[in-house]
Amino acid sequence: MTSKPLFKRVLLKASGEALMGEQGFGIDVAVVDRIADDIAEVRAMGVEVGVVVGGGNIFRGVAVASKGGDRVTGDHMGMLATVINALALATSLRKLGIDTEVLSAISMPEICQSFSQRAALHHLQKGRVVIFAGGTGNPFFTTDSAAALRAAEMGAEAILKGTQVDGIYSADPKKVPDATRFDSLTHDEVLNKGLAVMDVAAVALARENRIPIVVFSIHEAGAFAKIMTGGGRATIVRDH
Ligand SMILES: Nc1ncnc2c1ncn2[C@@H]1O[C@H](COP(=O)(O)OP(=O)(O)OP(=O)(O)O)[C@@H](O)[C@H]1O
Ligand SMILES: O=c1ccn([C@@H]2O[C@H](COP(=O)(O)O)[C@@H](O)[C@H]2O)c(=O)[nH]1
Repeated sequence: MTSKPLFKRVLLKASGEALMGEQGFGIDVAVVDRIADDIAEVRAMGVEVGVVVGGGNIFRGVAVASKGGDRVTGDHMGMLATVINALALATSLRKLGIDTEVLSAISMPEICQSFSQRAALHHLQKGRVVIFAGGTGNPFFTTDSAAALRAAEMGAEAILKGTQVDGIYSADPKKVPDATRFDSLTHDEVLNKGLAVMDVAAVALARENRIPIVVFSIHEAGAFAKIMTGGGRATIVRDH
């Protein structure tokens, strides 16, 4: 028997970087299929699921800027990378028979629908998984900010950030091996301690809209469903 989920509607921020698997670049279909399985498991609990996918496996605008190129063009390229990832994830979900719609912040009607809050709510209410592509549609932002923005627009009860690490640490655990892990934090603590697992704009927007953030490892199969029923290894960020 499936336990009752904690939330009725959530926003999953899926790491773009995770999609490349061991390849070092691009998309490993086996990884995308596995993440789709995890989303399908949560959808089967009756939870409405929106997804924002990152683009770090393909392109980040800062890579252009760091070589003296134009940051805005780089960010446009990064946002297009998130569309590629969204299409890959939609394909994996549809293979499982999950009704899925991709809504892009950048209009490309030959490829997918354009984002509007109305369209997003309509698809969620129909039981479809909605993948929000193209980030916020604006340069100088990240898909973390897009996740917080879309979560607020769709009235999500939580943002689940599925990333490379299993929670928030006192410092980046990839650089500081003896960093200590938090079970829970407030949004203010994340900002005041400068814990860089998510960008400042995203955490501030989640704080303003009183949306909890759960940080967990997207590499652990089944973790998304475990968190939805109050288990799993994660750090929860909430306003009390
Ligand atoms: N205090 C911290 N606690 C945990 N992770 C941290 C911390 N500071 C920095 N990080 C790093 O932040 C990373 C997550 O950042 P980021 O959102 O850029 O990656 P991502 O989830 O792979 O997203 P994408 O590839 O979609 O951009 C973690 O993999 C971790 O190495
Ligand atoms: O709203 C947004 C979202 C993203 N970008 C650009 O895309 C890349 C990839 O996103 P990640 O969050 O880093 O995975 C990002 O680095 C930006 O260059 C954007 O401009 N606006």
